[in-house]
Amino acid sequence: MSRSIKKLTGLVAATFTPLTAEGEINLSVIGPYIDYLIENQNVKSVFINGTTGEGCSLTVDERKQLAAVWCQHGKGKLEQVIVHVGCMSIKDSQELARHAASIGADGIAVISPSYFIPVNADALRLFIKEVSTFAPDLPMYYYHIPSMTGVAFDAADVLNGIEQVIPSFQGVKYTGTDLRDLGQCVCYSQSHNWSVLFGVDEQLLGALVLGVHGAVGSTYNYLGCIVNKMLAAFDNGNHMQTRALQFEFMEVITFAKNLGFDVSVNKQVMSEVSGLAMGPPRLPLLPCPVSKAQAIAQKVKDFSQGH
Ligand SMILES: CC(=O)N[C@H](C=O)[C@@H](O)[C@H](O)[C@H](O)CO
Ligand SMILES: CC(=O)C(=O)O
Repeated sequence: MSRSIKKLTGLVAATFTPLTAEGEINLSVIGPYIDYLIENQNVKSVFINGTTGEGCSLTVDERKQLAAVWCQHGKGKLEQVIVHVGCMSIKDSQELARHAASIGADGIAVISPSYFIPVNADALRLFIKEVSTFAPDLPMYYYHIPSMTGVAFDAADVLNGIEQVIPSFQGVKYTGTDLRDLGQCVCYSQSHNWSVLFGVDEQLLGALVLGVHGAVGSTYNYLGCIVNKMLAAFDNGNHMQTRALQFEFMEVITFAKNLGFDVSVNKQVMSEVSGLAMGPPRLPLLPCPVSKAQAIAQKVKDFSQGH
């Protein structure tokens, strides 16, 4: 890689994709969205067009427009804009990777294709490599989310030796609950100065103990401020306070899960908490009843304001 690498650490918001009532991407919300994250949540990096951003439900052209606007408005404000470029077709991912490089993104990430699932880690490594060559100067992150992709092998197997085939490889976003595999990813990454970012927000403390460098998640859009306090307590060695905050965090997510928490509900919660108009989700996700989102939003606000 030709330039020095800014290590990805801390909280990263996996952003929602604002849509109009008619279901078109609503680029006008992105400027205020960035200000909200920085000013209200103390969150300075974003991961766009991922799961939370309904990236796989967007067209390649929409994804490019969104990425361009996030980079443009984020310039000088956000620390890092990571663009998720995972698609079913490697050609689309390559095009998005090349585009991300052309607009000044700080990094790219890919999930495994989920229709034709790679049979083993070698196949997935090859796929990631062939995407990375279209943006050889951009840090590349593997986004491990087996619950969505159906990938049956360990993320640590994907990492093993990947530096030999992908010089720009820079880490993994780990959305899974296998702490053995996660720990092996952290251990392997240490010697390469890569970042491991955890993606199961309600279990963050377990991952922090294993030494992850940060977290990418949907709830940091509206709970970033309080989770930043939790990170500070952890860094100060205050285990009692860290655990107390994690327990409260878990309680909010459990409440949400009992009401049927998914990306659609989550998106509406973001609108309720932030006052930003995220709009509806895109089919096949169904819009969420406002009353349900309001009940969750109230829990979120109580948690944030109680500290
Ligand atoms: C499956 C999924 O979308 N996971 C997200 C990140 O990867 C998380 O941020 C969750 O939305 C969050 O942990 C709430 O369950
Ligand atoms: C949570 C996350 O990282 C995503 O939405 O892709």
